[in-house]
Amino acid sequence: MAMQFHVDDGLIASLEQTEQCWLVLDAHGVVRHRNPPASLLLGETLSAGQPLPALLSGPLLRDWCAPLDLAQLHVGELTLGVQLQPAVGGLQLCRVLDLAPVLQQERERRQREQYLSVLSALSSLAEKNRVRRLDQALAQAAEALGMEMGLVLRRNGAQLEVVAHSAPQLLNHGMTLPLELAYCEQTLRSEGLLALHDVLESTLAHSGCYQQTGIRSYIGVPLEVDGQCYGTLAFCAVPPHAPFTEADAQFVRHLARWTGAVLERKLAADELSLSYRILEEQLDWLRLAGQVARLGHWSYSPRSGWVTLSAEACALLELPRQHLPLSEVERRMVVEDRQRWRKAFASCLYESGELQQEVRLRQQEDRVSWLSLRAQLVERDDGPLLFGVLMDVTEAKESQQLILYQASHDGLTGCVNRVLLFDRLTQEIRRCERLQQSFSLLFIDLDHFKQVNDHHGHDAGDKVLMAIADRLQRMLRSSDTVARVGGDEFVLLLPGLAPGRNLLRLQQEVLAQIERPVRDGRHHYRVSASIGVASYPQDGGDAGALLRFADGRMYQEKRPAARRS
Ligand SMILES: Nc1nc2c(ncn2[C@@H]2O[C@H](COP(=O)(O)OP(=O)(O)OP(=O)(O)O)[C@@H](O)[C@H]2O)c(=O)[nH]1
Repeated sequence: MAMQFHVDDGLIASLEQTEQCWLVLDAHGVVRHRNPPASLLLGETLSAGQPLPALLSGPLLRDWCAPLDLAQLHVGELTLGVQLQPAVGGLQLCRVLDLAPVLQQERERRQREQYLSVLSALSSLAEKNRVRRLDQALAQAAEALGMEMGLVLRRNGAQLEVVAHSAPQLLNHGMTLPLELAYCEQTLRSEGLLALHDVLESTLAHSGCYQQTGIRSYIGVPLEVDGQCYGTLAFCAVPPHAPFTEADAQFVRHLARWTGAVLERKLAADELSLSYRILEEQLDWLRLAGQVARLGHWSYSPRSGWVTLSAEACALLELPRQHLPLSEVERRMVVEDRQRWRKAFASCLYESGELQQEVRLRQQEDRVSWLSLRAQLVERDDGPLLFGVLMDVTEAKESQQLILYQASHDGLTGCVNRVLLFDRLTQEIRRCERLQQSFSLLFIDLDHFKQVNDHHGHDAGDKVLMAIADRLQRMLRSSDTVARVGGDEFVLLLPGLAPGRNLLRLQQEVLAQIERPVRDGRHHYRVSASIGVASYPQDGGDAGALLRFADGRMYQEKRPAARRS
């Protein structure tokens, strides 16, 4: 049961001494007396003779004043807590407390709580889309601050770029704003924070920003990204705001540090993805260049003995797998090239570290393609690796071979020409010199060939030349050489054939083949020939001497033949 006081002069005198605020009310709630602290607090309000207004019990008060049994009372500008003490004798004692500082503290405590919950919620926002994450953070932070909009602006020359915002109905990412449309400049020049709870009460009342946007409350901080001035993090609202507190300022500063870190990661991620894109693009170009140039790359690990091929290399080699033992690739090489390849490969691995080879590869449908392989031995963490490129050079090789063929063969008959004959003769002389062997050559000159041309035309002469060349090539061994060394002159190089019966027999066979009529439709043409023979080593020690000797013999042969005609 509450204690009841007897209000008498003694009690009132003791109220005069206390530092608490006390009122004495009559039975109708009219103020009869105020002690000095109460008079100081209440001033003109609730003076003697005035009734106590109806008491309130607001939600805030209910929450935390209930244990004190306080009722809330608004009088003028004052927010009071009132506690009535029952008293005897028709008078009541009423204790009065100034609630303003307590309520303010409570509001600030709740605000700090809200800020903390916003900051901790930010750390759990999704990592994936950093800009959306910033937008969400700005929306939550604006709400906690009691502002309408949050913005991250990047200073870009004379413009501001909207990097993140909480106002999708007004702004877009990446859009630019003129510098004077925000307090960015002033924020960057401020000492870490610009807080304008009411622009009209500040020196910026005539600023372009207020004139154009009507924004009256603003709080913003400079943003640093990678140690560089980036722009601002700002919150604004059209109506004025209550004066910003230290807690508001701290919250915005915390948010700016967090935003700076997010932007740093975003920039790093953007740079990384840009590098990846450039790399991917370059790889695409490289792949395309490889396809256009028919160029592939490959590597060989001496440790495993396996080869790894690029897709293009795989296609060039017509192999189904990109990773396979070297022996499988070698098996596809033309047998004659394999030995040379293996030698060069070993020399690269164990001596020079470099490889450059052209090899023929047996492809599907019995095609043969030429590949040029170049490689270099590189040292890697896991041991040496042979890295190389390979290129299809079939076309180049074929045209090179055609040029070589044309330079060494006669265009009409396909016989070896004088240049290649000299070469082969020289090689044969060297070989016989080394092995103490001999060989022979026949110098053939057609008799009266001019007459074929004169009587039957040049085409008929050509046919005769081709037919004779063909017969000579057919009747000889593959190791022999049929050369055309002049208009109607042929030389047969016959390795291993020494003077003697065999040579004589062959000479007669040659003559018989030449003298066989050459048929051309209804026509047929007959020619004979004079043949001079020379043998190595007895008739000459070099190609020129042997040819001169055989030519001389042929000439001796021809004179009686010419006389005969
Ligand atoms: N149809 C044709 N004739 C050629 C070709 N090259 C050279 N001739 C001709 O071959 C003839 C060679 O003439 P000559 O060197 O006088 O020889 P020949 O008429 O056989 O006389 P002898 O050798 O003395 O028996 C010339 O008429 C050339 O024009 C050729 O590629 N085609």
